[in-house]
Amino acid sequence: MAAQIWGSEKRARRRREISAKIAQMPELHDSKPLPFMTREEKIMESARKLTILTEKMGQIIDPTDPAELYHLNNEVLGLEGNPMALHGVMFIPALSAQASDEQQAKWLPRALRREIIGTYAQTELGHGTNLQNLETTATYDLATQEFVLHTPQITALKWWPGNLGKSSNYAVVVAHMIIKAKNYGPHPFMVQLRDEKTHEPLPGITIGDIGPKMAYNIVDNGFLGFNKYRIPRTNLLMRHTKVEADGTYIKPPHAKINYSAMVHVRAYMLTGQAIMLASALNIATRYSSVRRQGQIDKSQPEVKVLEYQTQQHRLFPSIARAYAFQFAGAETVKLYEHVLKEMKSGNVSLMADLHALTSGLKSVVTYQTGEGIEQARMACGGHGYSMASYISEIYGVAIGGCTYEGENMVMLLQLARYLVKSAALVKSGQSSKLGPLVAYLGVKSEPTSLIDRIPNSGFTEYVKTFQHVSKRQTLKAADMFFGLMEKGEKREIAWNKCSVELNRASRLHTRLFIVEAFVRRVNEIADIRIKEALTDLLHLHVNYELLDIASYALEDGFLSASQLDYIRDQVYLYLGKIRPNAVSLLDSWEFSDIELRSVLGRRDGNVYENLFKWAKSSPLNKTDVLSSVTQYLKPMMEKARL
Ligand SMILES: CCCCCCCCCCC/C=C/C(=O)SCCNC(=O)CCNC(=O)[C@H](O)C(C)(C)COP(=O)(O)OP(=O)(O)OC[C@H]1O[C@@H](n2cnc3c(N)ncnc32)[C@H](O)[C@@H]1OP(=O)(O)O
Ligand SMILES: Cc1cc2nc3c(=O)[nH]c(=O)nc-3n(C[C@H](O)[C@H](O)[C@H](O)COP(=O)(O)OP(=O)(O)OC[C@H]3O[C@@H](n4cnc5c(N)ncnc54)[C@H](O)[C@@H]3O)c2cc1C
Repeated sequence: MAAQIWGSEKRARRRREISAKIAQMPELHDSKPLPFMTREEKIMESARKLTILTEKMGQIIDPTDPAELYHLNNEVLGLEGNPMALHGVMFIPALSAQASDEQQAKWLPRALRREIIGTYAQTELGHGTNLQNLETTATYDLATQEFVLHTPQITALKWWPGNLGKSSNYAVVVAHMIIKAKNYGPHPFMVQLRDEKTHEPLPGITIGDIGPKMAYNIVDNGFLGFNKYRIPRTNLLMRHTKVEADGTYIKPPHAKINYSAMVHVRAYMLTGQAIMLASALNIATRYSSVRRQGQIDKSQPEVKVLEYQTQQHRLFPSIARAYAFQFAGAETVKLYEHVLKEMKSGNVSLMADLHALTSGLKSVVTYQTGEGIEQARMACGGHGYSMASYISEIYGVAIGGCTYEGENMVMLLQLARYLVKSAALVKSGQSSKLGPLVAYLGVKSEPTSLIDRIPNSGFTEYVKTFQHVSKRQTLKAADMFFGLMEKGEKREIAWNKCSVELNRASRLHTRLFIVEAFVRRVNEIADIRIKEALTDLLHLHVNYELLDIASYALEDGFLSASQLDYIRDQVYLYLGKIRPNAVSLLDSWEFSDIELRSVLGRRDGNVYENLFKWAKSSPLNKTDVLSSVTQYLKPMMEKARL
């Protein structure tokens, strides 16, 4: 199963080998539990480990393999981030995709050797979503052949970029490019921020940390202002766009090609989210098979809480989602790598499809991951609320994904643009022009669903039902939009008035893609036992997801009440079937105790003794009487007693 999850036997084996090596290297372990550290201590601890990793990486992993690097980071540095999180996730990808060969030769080896630390600085205090209204400018000075970066007012300060505040000395900065008073829109520039020797900010640069956040606090998200700060013309990233010495602008082959670093993260973050969901579920499910509370049969001893159907219903559908996201994520990364290769050689024809797909997936996956992790926390009762479970930290980090790389509603609306265009093709009789991801919009469906009507139909009737509801909602939302425009409403106003319905269509389309990716994967599996276990999970997935969106299929009678009863019964049936495999389905992800950082989720199940040990190690327990008591509470009580 681990081979299915991680992509191959070899990958699963390598992960095990890497975890085993890390277990033997105490210098790479947390020196004390992270929840007992201050933010400053955590940042120091992370930098300490990161430096050792830089020295010893070659002994542990193949540093050229991103999957191994990702695993190493998760184990050693953890999900709260590290001082170079953005360096690998966005800075290097931005240079790789947008810098010319000459620029790459100059900067990439230095970045890869970690001579410099970089980030991606785009969002500002006043604007994040609406890139067209960013305020930072890069004005070309023909006389010196330099760009002058400037922050015209406080809202133009770069705000949020990870590791910008304290760690990075370089950044890819997105600014509006102005040449001879003409604004060419946002473009990426390579900018040195700090002196390479002293790490002091360079003159003309104002920079710092934006303060503590809900989670992800090892990362120093930062602010950045420029005061007429000059960089050479050749620091504009020039793979696709060029500015010649005389100010001549050569436009890129696609207007949005400079957005590729964002698409990169949107594609890769899906498996990251699956891992966080599976981690929280692993903790909750292991704990649920240790925790005994109450009886189902009063004549019997207390049961493990995992025996309760409500507990299974809370956890198991999310286990199925974690697998589904991992499989859909793997497909998306493959597509991304393909499109990136094409893009580098000038073929931009697949960019719109990739953008639509990743926009929808990013939104649905992060939202459902957040839901699943929060349910996992609640499933642990009181101990879930303790940082000893570590679930609240996983939650805080995961839901950051609902916001970064494009706020979820906004990204769903991006997919909706693509769906509405596709609907227009269907309506004008041009279904043959639909791309493969939306081809179903042009296919006439049966009048009613055949779920529970055809024996041995596998998952086909489920997929057709998801297709039906997605198609119906897309065409309905598109009709509403076109109808408003026909009535004379301006395009943008009409769009806003339909946007809730449009986003519903985007979610349904994306959920269909996830179901199909899961079905595709199960169909590929040769090992009969693995196929069986995953087929059970897929049964739970399709039935649970369909129940969740049943109103769409009920309102036009595509599903009947009796079919809904069948679907509900299937959910209960598969909860029971999955119960014996539940812990294994999560143990198959092979997270080590070092990586999970959870007292509740320990592999050995020795929860109570270790919770007590953990509590005793709280800094508050260093002394029996705190100074808050001697200074304030004791005098207050004494005064009250007089
Ligand atoms: C590797 C491991 C992964 C683990 C990850 C964990 C690490 C966590 C680190 C977190 C790092 C976070 C970083 C950031 O957040 S960086 C900042 C990200 N910011 C955003 O995402 C901003 C969101 N906004 C946008 O992307 C755009 O502004 C938006 C797309 C919403 C609109 O852009 P714009 O105004 O320029 O365009 P229009 O709406 O007018 O659309 C015009 C057409 O262009 C199409 N389009 C837009 N983007 C793309 C694209 N990327 N590719 C292709 N096409 C694109 C759009 O669909 C329109 O097309 P149509 O006119 O044909 O409909
Ligand atoms: C943990 C974290 C890490 C980050 N890292 C980085 C980084 O490394 N580099 C970087 O540059 N940025 C980074 N960001 C910033 C991030 O990319 C932005 O916060 C994000 O893109 C959302 O933009 P915003 O904050 O402007 O939200 P806003 O756009 O102000 O959103 C506020 C509300 O308005 C709604 N809204 C906005 N526009 C529309 C619209 N057109 N239609 C409908 N609704 C709309 C949204 O849906 C939302 O409900 C990070 C953010 C976080 C939380």
